[in-house]
Amino acid sequence: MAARLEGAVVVLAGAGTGKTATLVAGVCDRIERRKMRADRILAVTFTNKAAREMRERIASALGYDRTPAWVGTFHAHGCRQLRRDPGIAGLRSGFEILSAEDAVRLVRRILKGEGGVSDAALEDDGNSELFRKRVKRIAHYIGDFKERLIPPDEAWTAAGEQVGREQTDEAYLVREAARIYPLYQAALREANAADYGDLLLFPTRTMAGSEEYRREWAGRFDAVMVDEFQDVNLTQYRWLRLLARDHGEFFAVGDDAQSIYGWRGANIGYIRNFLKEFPHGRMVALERNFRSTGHILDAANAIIALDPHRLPKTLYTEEGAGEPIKVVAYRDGNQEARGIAGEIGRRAATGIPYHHIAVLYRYNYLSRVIEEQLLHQQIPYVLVGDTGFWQRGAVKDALSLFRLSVSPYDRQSDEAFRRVVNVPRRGVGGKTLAQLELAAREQSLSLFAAAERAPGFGVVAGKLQAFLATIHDVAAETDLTIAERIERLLWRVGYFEMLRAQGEEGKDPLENLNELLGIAENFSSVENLFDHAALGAGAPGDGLDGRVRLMTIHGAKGLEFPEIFLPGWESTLFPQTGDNVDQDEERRLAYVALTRPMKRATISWCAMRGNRPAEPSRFIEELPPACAKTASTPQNQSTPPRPAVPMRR
Ligand SMILES: Nc1ncnc2c1ncn2[C@@H]1O[C@H](COP(=O)(O)OP(=O)(O)OP(=O)(O)O)[C@@H](O)[C@H]1O
Repeated sequence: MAARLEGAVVVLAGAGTGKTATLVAGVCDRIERRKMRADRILAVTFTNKAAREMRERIASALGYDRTPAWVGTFHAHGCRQLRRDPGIAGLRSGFEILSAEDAVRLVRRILKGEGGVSDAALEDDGNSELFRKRVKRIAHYIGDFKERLIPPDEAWTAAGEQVGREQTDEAYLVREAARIYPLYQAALREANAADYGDLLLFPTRTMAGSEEYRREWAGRFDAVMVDEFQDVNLTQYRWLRLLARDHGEFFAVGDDAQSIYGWRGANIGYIRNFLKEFPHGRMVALERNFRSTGHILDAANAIIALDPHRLPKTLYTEEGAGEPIKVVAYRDGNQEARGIAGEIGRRAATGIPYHHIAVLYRYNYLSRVIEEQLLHQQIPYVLVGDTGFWQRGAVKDALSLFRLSVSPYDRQSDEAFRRVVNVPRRGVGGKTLAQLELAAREQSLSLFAAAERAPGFGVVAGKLQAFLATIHDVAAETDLTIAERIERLLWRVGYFEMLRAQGEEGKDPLENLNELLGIAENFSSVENLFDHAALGAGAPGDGLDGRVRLMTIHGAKGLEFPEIFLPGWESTLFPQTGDNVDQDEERRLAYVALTRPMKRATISWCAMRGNRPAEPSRFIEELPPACAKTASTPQNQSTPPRPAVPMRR
């Protein structure tokens, strides 16, 4: 059995072959048979959900006392390492972790705030939407440097190697990112904050640069185990190898055919070249799929077979053939959405629970029309992986208030101050804030402290001082639990009142705040709560029953549903076209999509999307005729379909 293999091992686990079970069995085998100590096993996953599932499964097999403490995401492990040695990143203990959104905000502030920085060029004559997009790209490229282990002072050279003298917009943004990166990093240090990239960048660079430091960490573990190996980027790969170098006990599960994160740094080469890098290593394939029926699996196999670089394996199932995949042509996106919602309604009427049904799309924006139709037909749904719970506005506001009350005089709290000082509105606009920023900078104070010392800004002063006093008052109530303190802050600053006044619109945020207070009740350490929030762990709602799931194909990776709808398989959308698009990765994405359904899959495409005509996706044409059936467009819709949009197959 694969789980019992020793040394350097990659288990090439096809879709639905039980990757998690294999990894869990690997951990259990090392503890039970090979007598390794649980706390000396490092197991790494990409998502909190996978880590949670793994912990639970190990615990139910071996008991909680024999469940490794080091089961978690790359981010969580990196965070733990950095919390122990914050100095390696130039940070102090208690540092904050910036979310991706916060990182973008910081980039924007640097660009806007630095006189002489080319924000005018970036802004392109005041086109703020374009500016917003470019700021995001710059933040992305800074993250990209970090994923390639490139520190600020080497970024300029790296950018040169990457884009040379190219004059494209993207090349310009890469160079901007290289130029901003040192300023960005200095700002992070000043705010005693790390972004996600830092969590692994600094530990990895430090281990690479100091044998003593590396030994100290590598010496803690007897085995390094990793999930979704096809998705690791350079930094993650180096980090893993530095930790496993001494004992060579490296156990990875992955599937190169499901590598869909190349665009954010994943390097499929590590799994594909594994046997070159580890000449004494072993690679074994798992090919029995336990998830899908035969037709669905044959279709998925046929699509991926056209990837010439894939590692060889062919999935099979011992289930029956099941229903062929249904391919439906629609006139346009609205009709498609109506068709899907109608069909979901019909299936629900036959007793299929809503949460057994998922709609997976290539791009987020495709969800909008489908949502409208689901709402219209009163079908309950949930957008999965949309704005994560911890990124919702009200949740971030509440945590910012809390952060302020915990450490008002620390510059680390400045971002929190900026976020909530004028929510609800108390007249502190951009001008006042700019004055405070200046005063804070000049006197090396936190914004909170600068505001306390401010001579006053007319009417604003009274309200602002009242706000500051409230923060102090609540902080002084030392007998409150964390949840009580957050709740008290929300009441006292008028936040709840503001939401109530918003009526219908305030309902969702109120619900989110209630959930937050529930979660906060489980925490007694402030730092743990902030880490939990920053690492996006344990958001509520994962287990919601009774709702159709809507998500991107990327978001569906690792998941399975009995019934799946795959809209938007059109020549203009999927595969995505363009010079920089990795067509093999698009193919793998189609493979991921086709390996999610257990029983029934419905693919659809539209002859018009927006105002652009389209044809069926190449992937539809590649489906073997035996496992896909073209269905006529359902007729029972409010707008009748135009006659015969010909299918090309
Ligand atoms: N040995 C087994 N016997 C029966 N069912 C299994 C076995 N292993 C896994 N399964 C079931 O098969 C399905 C797929 O397993 P799992 O989700 O772990 O696959 P996976 O390899 O992670 O797939 P993917 O890579 O596509 O996400 C699940 O429903 C799981 O419960």
